[in-house]
Amino acid sequence: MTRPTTDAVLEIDALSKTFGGVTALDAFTMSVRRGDIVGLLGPNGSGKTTSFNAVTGIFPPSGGTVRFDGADITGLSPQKVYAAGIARTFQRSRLCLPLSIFDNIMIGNHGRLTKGLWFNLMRRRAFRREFEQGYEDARALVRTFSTALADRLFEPVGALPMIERRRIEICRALISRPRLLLLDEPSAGMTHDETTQLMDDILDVRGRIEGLSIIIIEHEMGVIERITDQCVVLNYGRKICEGPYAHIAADPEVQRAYLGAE
Ligand SMILES: Nc1ncnc2c1ncn2[C@@H]1O[C@H](COP(=O)(O)OP(=O)(O)OP(=O)(O)O)[C@@H](O)[C@H]1O
Repeated sequence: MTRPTTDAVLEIDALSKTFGGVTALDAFTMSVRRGDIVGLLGPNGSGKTTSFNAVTGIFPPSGGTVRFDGADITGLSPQKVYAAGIARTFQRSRLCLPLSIFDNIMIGNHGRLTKGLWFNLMRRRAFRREFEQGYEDARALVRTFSTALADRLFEPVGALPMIERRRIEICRALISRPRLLLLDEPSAGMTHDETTQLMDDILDVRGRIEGLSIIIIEHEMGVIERITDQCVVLNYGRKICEGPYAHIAADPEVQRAYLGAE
């Protein structure tokens, strides 16, 4: 598959966010090309999650603009940003553990379900078709990660190990067919081997979904070396470096800020 990589899907320009006296994000500018995986790096508290929250409408930004596929989405509600084609995961799991894998994934699909309660009660055949379509979509997505997991769609998520839960969270974000996927530190709480597997999964997902762009937050640098096309490094809310991984890893300011080197 050839990936178009010339046009920007996301353009963040001079984005700022303050919380009282704290400047969490300071005139942050970056862009993401269609089909790219971009690593968003930085030490704890450098503004990575705040940038996701400002883009996805969880906190309105204090200044700056966000353009997605050419349209200004600055300050839109999370629902509108999601409907525009940006889906995300959270650093802390937001799965409903007693619910099944299928139910958790379908929570992410509500934007594509057009029918309400009355329709579902009266038009049972159409409802059944919609359900079956949802089931097939969820199963196909889970199969991208694991065939065995795809056979367990009606088991509760609470019984799964951490890596499978992360996979389900990514499936829940992908079921809405976003064009941009924001992953907030998906490696959190996982072992080295699980993290390596999950990075393989993310590469695989990008390979299978044409045109999908991904931003992945990570604070351990080496984790995303092999999967990113570009990296952006934040420190104290400001961008201090960007470029391919080899470039940012060799940058003295990144080493100082990030790795604590003298
Ligand atoms: N809701 C909030 N209210 C007040 N301050 C906040 C809020 N959210 C973030 N901050 C502050 O903004 C700064 C950036 O935080 P943010 O969570 O974006 O950093 P991060 O790079 O994602 O860190 P981590 O790697 O630890 O998740 C920090 O100083 C943090 O305390």
